Amino acid sequence: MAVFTEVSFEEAQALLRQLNLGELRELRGIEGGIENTNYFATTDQGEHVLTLFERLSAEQLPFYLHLMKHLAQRGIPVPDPAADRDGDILHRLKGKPAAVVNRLRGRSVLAPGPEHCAAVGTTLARMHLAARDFNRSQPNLRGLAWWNETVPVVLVHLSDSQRTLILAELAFQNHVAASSAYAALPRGPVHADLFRDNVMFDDGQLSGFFDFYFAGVDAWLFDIAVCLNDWCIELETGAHDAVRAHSLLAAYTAVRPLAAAERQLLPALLRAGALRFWISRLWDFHLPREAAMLQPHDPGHFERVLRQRIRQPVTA
Ligand SMILES: Nc1ncnc2c1ncn2[C@@H]1O[C@H](COP(=O)(O)OP(=O)(O)OP(=O)(O)O)[C@@H](O)[C@H]1O
Ligand SMILES: N[C@@H](CCO)C(=O)O
Repeated sequence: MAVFTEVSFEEAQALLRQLNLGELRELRGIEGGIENTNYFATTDQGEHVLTLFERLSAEQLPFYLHLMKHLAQRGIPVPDPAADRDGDILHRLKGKPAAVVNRLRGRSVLAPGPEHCAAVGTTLARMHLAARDFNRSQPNLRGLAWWNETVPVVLVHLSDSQRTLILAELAFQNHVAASSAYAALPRGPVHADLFRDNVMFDDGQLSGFFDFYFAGVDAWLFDIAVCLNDWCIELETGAHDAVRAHSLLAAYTAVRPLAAAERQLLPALLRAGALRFWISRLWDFHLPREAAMLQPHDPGHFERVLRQRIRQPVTA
C-alpha cells in the first residue's frame, strides 16, 4: 500500500478548500506506486489525486508540476496541478511537498496492441512539440551522469559476465554521447519513464500520460526508445515486437518526422534506454531505501532487453 504518510480527512479537506476544489466526500489511499503517498480524493466537484512527495525535493518538483500544467494548458492529456489563490501549484501537507491533480479516467492497458502503441506514439510526439516553449529546465536526473555514478555502486552485486556487459555498455554510451550525431539530436522536456503503467486508456482511447517525476530535458529520441522498450516488446522474453514498434513509430513520425541523426542513433538509444532501467532496478534492488521499496522490479528483465538490443539492433 503506497501510503507512507497518513493524511486525515480533515487535513485533506483543508487543502482541497484552499484550492477551491469543493467539499471532500471520500478519501482513499491508492495501493501500488513505490515512490509517493497517493490518495484519490473525491469532492462534490470531481475526482482528484492528492500526492505527498516522499523522495523528491521542493527544488526538483516545480519543473515536473509546471511541465504538467504547461502541457495540460496546451491540450495534452496529462494531470493538471491545482493552484491556490496565489497561483502556487506546489503545496505542503504533513511537512511534505504535496500536489493535487485531476484524476485521469480509465486504467492502464498492460497487454497493449498496435492501436494502443499508435495512440502512445501520436500523443508522445504532440507532447514533445507542445513542450518546446516550456521555459524551465532541469536535466534528466537519471541520465548519463547518474549512470556513471551508479554503475560503480552496483558493480559488487553483479556476476563477471554482467560486470563485463554493464561496463562495456556504459563505455559505449559515453562514446555515443560525445558524438556529433548525438549533439544533433533534437531535445526538449521528455517524460523518460513512459511505461505501460504510466498511461491511461478509457474505452479504448488514450486518456492521459502521468507520473512525470522522472521527466527532464533530454533527447526526444530517448523518450521514444524508453517507450519502444516497454510498449513494443514481449515482457516474458524482452523480444522486440516489430508490428507494435512500427505502429508506435509510424504514429509518432506522422506528427513529427525523425531527423537523420535520430534514425542513425535509434539502435544506440534503445540500448541506452535498457541500460538506464537495468541500472535503476539494480540500484533499487540492492540498495533499497527505507520503507519505500515494496516490490522492487526485476533487474534481469532489462539485462535481457539490453542483450537483445545489442545482438539484434532495431532500426527505424
Ligand atoms: N492523475 C491520476 N489519475 C488517475 N490515477 C492516478 C493518477 N495519478 C496516479 N494514479 C494512480 O495511482 C497509482 C500510483 O501512482 P504513481 O504511479 O504515480 O505512483 P508513484 O509511487 O508516484 O510512482 P511509481 O510508478 O514510480 O511507483 C497509479 O498506478 C495510478 O493507478
Ligand atoms: N518504470 C520504472 C519504475 C520507476 O518509474 C521501471 O519499470 O523500472
